[in-house]
Amino acid sequence: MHLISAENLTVRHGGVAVLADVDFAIRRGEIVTVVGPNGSGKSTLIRALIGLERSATGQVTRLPGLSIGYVPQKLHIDATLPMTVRRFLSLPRRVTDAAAAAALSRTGVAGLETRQMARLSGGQFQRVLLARALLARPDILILDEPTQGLDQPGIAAFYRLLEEVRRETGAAVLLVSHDLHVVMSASDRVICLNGHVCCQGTPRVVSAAPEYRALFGLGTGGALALYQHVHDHDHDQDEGHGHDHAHPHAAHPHRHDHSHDHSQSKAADHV
Ligand SMILES: Nc1ncnc2c1ncn2[C@@H]1O[C@H](COP(=O)(O)OP(=O)(O)OP(=O)(O)O)[C@@H](O)[C@H]1O
Repeated sequence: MHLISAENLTVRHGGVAVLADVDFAIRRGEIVTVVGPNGSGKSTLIRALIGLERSATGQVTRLPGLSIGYVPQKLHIDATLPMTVRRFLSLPRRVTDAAAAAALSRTGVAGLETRQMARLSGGQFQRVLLARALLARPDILILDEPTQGLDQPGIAAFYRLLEEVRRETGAAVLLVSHDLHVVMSASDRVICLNGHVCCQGTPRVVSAAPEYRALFGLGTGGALALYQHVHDHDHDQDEGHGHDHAHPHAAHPHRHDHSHDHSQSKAADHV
């Protein structure tokens, strides 16, 4: 059963279609990432799926009673408005001190309760946003560029946390990201958007798709190599190293177990 789906979704801004004929669906427990160049409609798609953006044509369907934990791309908190982290975590629904402390600890920012939101670092701010989204016990976490402001080990840890949340709660995760290397190692499915769905499928399929390569360049073959590599070994070995390091194995041409790549790429859902 789909948690959220869209059929033939078209969204216009000022008469211009910023999204055209997009079909989309996400199931419980899936991690799906939307990639695409700046201005390609990623945030617009997310907002339309949540119901914050009106569709010109097409239809968005959400499972009745669906609980969504949403982290927007931008959230401006006025520096003149006093707002502690603790208060922020109780918006819009009040949570207990214990639940707030546990959520902060889980996202790696334990003990920040009394700090002012406007004075947090970029990375701390993102982690607090995630903590707040988790407190909603979401069926689906929707995160628009959640790793902005995080350092490289922070980005790797963030994706590990998303996998943990999915494993423990069965929540689906839908995110927008520019961290192509990590996306390829951490998503079940990738959707490549450029006003329309250029291609979608498993990371391996999308990495090989000509549409994806045309948008992101052949260099992103490195993302595929890294994806293949990190799935050859225990993820814990990456602890603290981040995925952006020049990985000794990333450039190895050891594609022995991927001889079926080519046929899979043909199966990519090109539009
Ligand atoms: N409220 C709005 N009014 C007019 N145009 C808008 C509005 N919101 C978005 N757009 C336009 O729609 C297009 C898609 O924007 P969107 O924010 O969805 O892109 P994006 O893929 O998320 O980009 P980025 O990677 O830069 O965050 C852009 O050309 C943007 O200028």
